[in-house]
Amino acid sequence: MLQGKTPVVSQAVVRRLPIYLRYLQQLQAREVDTVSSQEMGRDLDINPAQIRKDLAYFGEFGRKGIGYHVPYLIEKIRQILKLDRNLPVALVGAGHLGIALSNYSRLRRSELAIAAIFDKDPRKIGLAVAGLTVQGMDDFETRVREQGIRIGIVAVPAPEAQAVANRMVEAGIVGILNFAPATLRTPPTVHVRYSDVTSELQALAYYVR
Ligand SMILES: NC(=O)c1ccc[n+]([C@@H]2O[C@H](COP(=O)([O-])OP(=O)(O)OC[C@H]3O[C@@H](n4cnc5c(N)ncnc54)[C@H](O)[C@@H]3O)[C@@H](O)[C@H]2O)c1
Repeated sequence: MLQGKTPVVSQAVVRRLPIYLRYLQQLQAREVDTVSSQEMGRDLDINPAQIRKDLAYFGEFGRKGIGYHVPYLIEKIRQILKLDRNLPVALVGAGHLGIALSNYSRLRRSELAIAAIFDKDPRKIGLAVAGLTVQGMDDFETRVREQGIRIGIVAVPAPEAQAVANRMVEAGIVGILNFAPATLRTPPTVHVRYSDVTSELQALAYYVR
């Protein structure tokens, strides 16, 4: 099913695939060769039927009574998520968060490594961060296109986030991870994900007695 038409898959399924992948990679590191959906479900706290259904969207990866072959399933999920190729990422905002993200070692070693860092502050432009040089925003669209970047991270203050997202869209970026506490308006072809520590903590506060 991977060849030919791309199946229409819900965002919930797409969001679970990286969770499966990380788990499978942990199993592989422990030299575990096969895993059943029951074991996966128990360890990940996800219904095994849900796991089987999620994976079945993309093909027949498991064998009845045996389960999934860990290296094979890793390869397939990486293909589905398009992690079998390098996907350079542009980061805008070389501030506290942007620099921390750029230095994040797990991200640096991945196929989704930050490949270009931008900031509008002249004091930041030219600085060396995580082996890259912070670039100004003047040629943002050209630089992004030159490097074939399709994914961007917004790490600027909230009032600046929409303007940065607009420029990302203009530059051909189709996936945005937004760390600014602001809702972004983008064309339907552009996918936006949010990371907001404050809102997550506020939601947890609800459960404090
Ligand atoms: N999601 C989270 O968990 C989380 C955690 C901390 C901060 N944040 C958010 O991330 C953002 C950055 O936080 P920070 O602490 O790194 O801020 P910061 O002030 O240290 O850095 C922001 C950087 O963005 C640059 N910038 C501002 N406008 C720009 C523009 N239009 N184009 C390019 N660069 C621009 C600034 O020059 C600065 O270097 C904020 O929106 C903050 O609320 C999110």
